[in-house]
Amino acid sequence: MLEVNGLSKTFKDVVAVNGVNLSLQAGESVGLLGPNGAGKSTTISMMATVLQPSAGGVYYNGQDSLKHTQALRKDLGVVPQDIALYEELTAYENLQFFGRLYGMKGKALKDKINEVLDLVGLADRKKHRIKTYSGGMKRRINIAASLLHNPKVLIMDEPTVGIDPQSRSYILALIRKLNQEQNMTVLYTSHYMEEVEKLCDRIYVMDHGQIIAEGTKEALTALLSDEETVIIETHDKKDAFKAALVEDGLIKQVIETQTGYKVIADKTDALLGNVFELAKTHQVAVRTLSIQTPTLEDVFLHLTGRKLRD
Ligand SMILES: Nc1ncnc2c1ncn2[C@@H]1O[C@H](COP(=O)(O)OP(=O)(O)OP(=O)(O)O)[C@@H](O)[C@H]1O
Repeated sequence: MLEVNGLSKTFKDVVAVNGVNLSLQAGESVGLLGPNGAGKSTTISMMATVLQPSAGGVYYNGQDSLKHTQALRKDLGVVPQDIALYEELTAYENLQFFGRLYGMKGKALKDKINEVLDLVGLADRKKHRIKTYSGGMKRRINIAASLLHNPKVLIMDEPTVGIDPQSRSYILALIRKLNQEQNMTVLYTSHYMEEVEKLCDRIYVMDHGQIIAEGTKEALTALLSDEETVIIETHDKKDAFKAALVEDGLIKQVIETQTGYKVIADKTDALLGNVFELAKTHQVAVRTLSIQTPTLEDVFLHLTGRKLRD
């Protein structure tokens, strides 16, 4: 349905996006997961045809969207990271403004505004000025604006960053509803792996401008099937203990957590024995030791050697 091939963007000496291939099938909910600066926003700006790529193409239903922007733009809703609303206008007036930009008017526009306000759960606040809204409510109005023209594809750039938990869960439920009940195709970018895990059928993992892995959550975590994640909880974290874990032949990665350490290692019966032995040598009292099912966070760590939220 929507496909990008070899998409690249260079800003002076910064290579923001480097040869990205990505596709969305109709009705899919796809995640684009990557840390800050990975190139997610730049990729979706090019997909939305608002930023000209340095190289590569964007194709919508087989048509070159860089040459023929109209077909894609008509069917595409974009929720940008930055909130673009008029603070002095009410929510209703803001939506009226955006609807008119899409060429909508009269009763059709009025009905659609009321429908999208209902969808985002802010119908009762429609006459209030945007400046009285919380950050999360503004984000919901932004989403409402992106839905006015009945898009078939919705691209969202980190829509839950920096907002209150109530708005966050509202937005996540709304996206699920749009995808599952209205069969809207969704591309959801985030650096929150829990959201992407829950919402998306398929996930692209992005780092340093490139797609470094792609698949269902199950396929991605299966990359770690030969490995095990061990959570060590302790009150006395010691650098020497951490260094000894890193040196252990079975252990691949050691990450310090708030409550101790997270260790990714080869799957073997000897592992827990080694960890206990090292803890004893370095006089670290281990409160609990548990083996965790791998998460997308672990996949990212495995692929890049870094945490998703460094
Ligand atoms: N207009 C620009 N001019 C110069 N550099 C840019 C521009 N836009 C983005 N970049 C750089 O390109 C890289 C990718 O940025 P981008 O915003 O696409 O990443 P992101 O994954 O969306 O991260 P974030 O979640 O922080 O928005 C970064 O190094 C960024 O500084």
